[in-house]
Amino acid sequence: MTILIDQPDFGVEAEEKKNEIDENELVLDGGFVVPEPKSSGGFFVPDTNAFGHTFRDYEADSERKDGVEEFYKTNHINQTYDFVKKMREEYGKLDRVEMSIWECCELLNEVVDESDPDLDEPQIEHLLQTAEAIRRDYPDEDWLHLTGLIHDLGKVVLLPSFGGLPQWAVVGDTYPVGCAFDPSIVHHKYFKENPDYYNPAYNTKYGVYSEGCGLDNVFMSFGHDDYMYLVAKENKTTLPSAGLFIIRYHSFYSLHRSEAYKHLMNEEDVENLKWLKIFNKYDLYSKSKVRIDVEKVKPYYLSLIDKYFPKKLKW
Ligand SMILES: O[C@H]1[C@H](O)[C@@H](O)[C@H](O)[C@@H](O)[C@H]1O
Ligand SMILES: [Fe+2]
Ligand SMILES: [Fe+2]
Repeated sequence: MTILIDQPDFGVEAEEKKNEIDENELVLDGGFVVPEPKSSGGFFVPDTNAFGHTFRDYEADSERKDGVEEFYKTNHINQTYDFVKKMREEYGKLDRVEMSIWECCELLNEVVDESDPDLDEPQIEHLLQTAEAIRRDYPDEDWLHLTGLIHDLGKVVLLPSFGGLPQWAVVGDTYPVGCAFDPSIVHHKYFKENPDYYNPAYNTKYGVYSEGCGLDNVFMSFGHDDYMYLVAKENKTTLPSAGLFIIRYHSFYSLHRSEAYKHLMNEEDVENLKWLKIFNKYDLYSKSKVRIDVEKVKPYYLSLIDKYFPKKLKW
């Protein structure tokens, strides 16, 4: 079934050209209606990031360019199928620490992400900026506010008490391993130094997967997304499946922005992708130097954590 609804235009180019999102028609297949944002005036999409460049411009000469490129080089060389399997087993044990979601948010005060050309603030700022921007436009979707707050908590594995993983194993865009690396992936050329690139079992369109197998069955490059997904699932969150989907695939830009790897999706993935595209706008364009008053918003987020998570989680 095809439904016509009023929606902001989520097309990337449109987003980058406009300051304000217009109400445009968006065709959604599958009979699932995504609610309209409720705030008046729509979400404000800035033209430029805090460094004066367009968002996700990996070629722009900024103070972060070289570091970010070096980051992706190491990431692309080392994220192999075998590495991902090993890390999932190891980190899937969740035998490191017991703590609440909020305790983890506070730990992210110590974490800065070296892969990000748009942000050099401590991660807790980014979590609150994302969550609060969603809350303004989708006041009734409390699960989406909480998803905003926790989507990057997996970056905690950078800290020494979690094994102090290197940045290349934690942050940056993610992509499937076990099948060909799509050319739309940022700094794709560095995959030529990844051993899987030459392995015929892993370098075809489907690789070890099959048509419509479902993203759940696909190994993603290891990082904060997959780790936080495992934490949320194994600790039996009651977040809807779209929330878990957003957590696991929010860095999968080659899918949600470049439309690659769609042949691996099943029907549920197609539905959940609509929410991920909404989420991405807030994740990306809320990055700024504007500070949120943590103490002021804390009681609200504590109540959501209480609703969707146990008091203590295994990490
Ligand atoms: O640099 C960023 C950052 O690491 C984000 O947390 C991740 O979700 C993005 O995909 C990535 O490009
Ligand atoms: Fe992220
Ligand atoms: Fe994020």
